[in-house]
Amino acid sequence: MKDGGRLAAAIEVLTEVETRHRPVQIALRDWGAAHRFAGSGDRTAIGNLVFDALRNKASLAASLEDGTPRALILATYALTWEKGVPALTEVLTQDQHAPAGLTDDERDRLAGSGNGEPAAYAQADVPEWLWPGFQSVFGDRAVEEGRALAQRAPVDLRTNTLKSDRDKLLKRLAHTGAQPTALSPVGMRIEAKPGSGRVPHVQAEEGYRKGWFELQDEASQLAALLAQAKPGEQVLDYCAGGGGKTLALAAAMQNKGQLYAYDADRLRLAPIHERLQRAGARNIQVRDPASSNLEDLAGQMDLVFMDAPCTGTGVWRRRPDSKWRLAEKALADRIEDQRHVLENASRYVKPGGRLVYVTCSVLPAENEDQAEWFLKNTPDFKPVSALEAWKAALPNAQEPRYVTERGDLLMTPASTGTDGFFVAIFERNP
Ligand SMILES: C[S@@+](CC[C@H](N)C(=O)[O-])C[C@H]1O[C@@H](n2cnc3c(N)ncnc32)[C@H](O)[C@@H]1O
Repeated sequence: MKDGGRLAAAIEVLTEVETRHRPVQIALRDWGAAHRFAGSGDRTAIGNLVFDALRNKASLAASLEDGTPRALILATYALTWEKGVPALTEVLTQDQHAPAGLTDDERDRLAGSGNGEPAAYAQADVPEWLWPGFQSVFGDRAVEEGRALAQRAPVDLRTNTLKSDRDKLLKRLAHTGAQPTALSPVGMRIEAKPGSGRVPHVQAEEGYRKGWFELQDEASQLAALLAQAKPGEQVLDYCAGGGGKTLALAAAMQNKGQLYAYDADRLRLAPIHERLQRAGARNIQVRDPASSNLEDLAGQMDLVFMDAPCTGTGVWRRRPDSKWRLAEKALADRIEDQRHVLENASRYVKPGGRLVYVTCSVLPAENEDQAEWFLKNTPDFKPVSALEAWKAALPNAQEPRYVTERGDLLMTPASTGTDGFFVAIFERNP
């Protein structure tokens, strides 16, 4: 396919997403199934156009004064991908599968004539109703932080230290362009490619099949690191999901001690068994919510790790459609869930043990406000500084920019070069 055909396809897919509210991945998959002639390069280019249009939807719509799928996709090509308006004009006129050529009005708007400056939330590509939360956390940097969440994310890998070491892996993965991560001592990063570029499919690597590394963003690696799980401890991963953090905790424990993996949703827990096998993690007991309860663990854990259900505002780079789908009701529901899970999970912490609360959100209502609520309602817990844990675990790293008075910390794409993740640590009084 030429670029003209790819642009037409991207407009078609984005129209499906916008008008029929279909998830992007499903709309892209269905388009691929109905157009078997399209090669993998075409599918990547079409997907990149749609995802980039969604990442920058508000800023493009505001500066073009047009938020239609056609306007968003054409602007993504000409402006975000920096192909320029003359190249776009040519692509639209030279290919019979291309969308209709630009009108004079469209050309003027793409060239930026006469457009006023968009409101700050639109410049930042943040939904308007979430803007006060952004401003309260980020102050003057709110636009910068929103813009960083609208960029493509790199692919991050975590060395599985139970089976390999980072230097060895970096040599093996040299052809992928993997570099050591700036903060995580076990991380490797493959930067996102611009335009229609595609990052290598790392799951096809021998090292992935053999469990030498996992796909895991750097902030998740750091959240697990800050929990300071030690060999020999009793640890409960209370919201284990597919086991991403569980595996990182198992590696930190060097397979010694006992790690319990629990999740209220057994379907989410399902992939964990195969992953544990591949990673060679042997100190993990998976507690299926359908067949077991956790009563025997009450008051017994050195560490309870709680990767809370949240709105995912910190991972908008990876799921840009979720940014515009998020509704006030969903945020209110997640806040309820988090309180419920905090109350439940804290019961398993032994006197003197730690509870680590993590979200992949940047919103204060899910982060510091929840930490505050928990401490107010659970007097036998006191705050422990996550910043001090950061300094101990990463002695040579720059300190994170967003730290509360208690020492809770927030990572973000603009400040730490990672996804947005919040970490608060509490200790149960002895
Ligand atoms: C952010 S995800 C966890 C991701 C996982 N830790 C990882 O690293 O792959 C949050 C998880 O919390 C689980 N969850 C939601 N409500 C829960 C509850 N009441 N008790 C336990 N788990 C819950 C969800 O099923 C979901 O898997």
